Amino acid sequence: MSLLKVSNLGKSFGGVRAVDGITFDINPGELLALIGPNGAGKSTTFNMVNGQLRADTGSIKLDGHELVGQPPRKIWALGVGRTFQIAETFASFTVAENVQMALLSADSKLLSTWRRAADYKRDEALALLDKVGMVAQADRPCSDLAYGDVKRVELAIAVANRPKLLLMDEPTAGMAPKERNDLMALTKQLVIKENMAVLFTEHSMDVVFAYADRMIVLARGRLIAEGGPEDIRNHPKVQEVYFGTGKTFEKKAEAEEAS
Ligand SMILES: Nc1ncnc2c1ncn2[C@@H]1O[C@H](COP(=O)(O)OP(=O)(O)OP(=O)(O)O)[C@@H](O)[C@H]1O
Repeated sequence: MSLLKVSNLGKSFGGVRAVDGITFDINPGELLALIGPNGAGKSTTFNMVNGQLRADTGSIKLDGHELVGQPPRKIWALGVGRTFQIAETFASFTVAENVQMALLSADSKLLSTWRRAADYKRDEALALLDKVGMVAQADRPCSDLAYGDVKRVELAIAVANRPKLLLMDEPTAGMAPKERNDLMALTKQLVIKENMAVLFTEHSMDVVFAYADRMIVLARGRLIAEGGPEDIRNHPKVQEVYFGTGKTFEKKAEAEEAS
């Protein structure tokens, strides 16, 4: 059975139909990419799933629970997680402490208990860091880490709440090709091991074609195509909407960029 079922989802801003009645689903263990040219409706869709925006029409069901109309905190508690950038304030804390704070929050403990957070579930935090290959750096401040390593810690923080569905908005933005591939390979491993699902938006087509199990393509708020990498690569409507945008759908592009 699908984990997430989105049906006839719609949202307008004034006269603009930002999302125009889209329907799709996601299965556990699946990495689904949401792509489309600028202004296609990707962020709007994302923000309806996490509750930051309320849908005008349609339904979003997670494991049978209706998410439309629920506040973001409730949606998070039901199992929709998202990656956040580590805020500057937390950069001076160690890698382990940042994950411990996420565990505190997942257990609905108040941040006022932070005095005790340094001891809170340290073993669990280290186990999470082990999953993302960062346990050896557990006691370094986040501010000392390389950018790619910060992204790994952000992934551990997102997984601390044991999400059923993880939303990742442009996870590899600003990263070099090698770091991008490492992060997405790690994400894919986690998806399989934890049996969660990931919905991600991404402008980098090499990442999408290398790592998404399936993709959905939006253009002007409508879902114009859905399928595996080969279906999408050869889809005439997809080629049409991307024509002239400089995006490449060639298989060799990703190999060249990674080398
Ligand atoms: N808060 C808003 N108020 C008015 N219009 C909005 C708002 N948010 C989005 N839009 C409009 O809705 C449409 C879809 O925008 P959205 O940001 O969802 O697209 P996107 O696919 O995420 O684009 P990009 O890749 O450029 O981030 C666009 O026409 C945009 O101008």
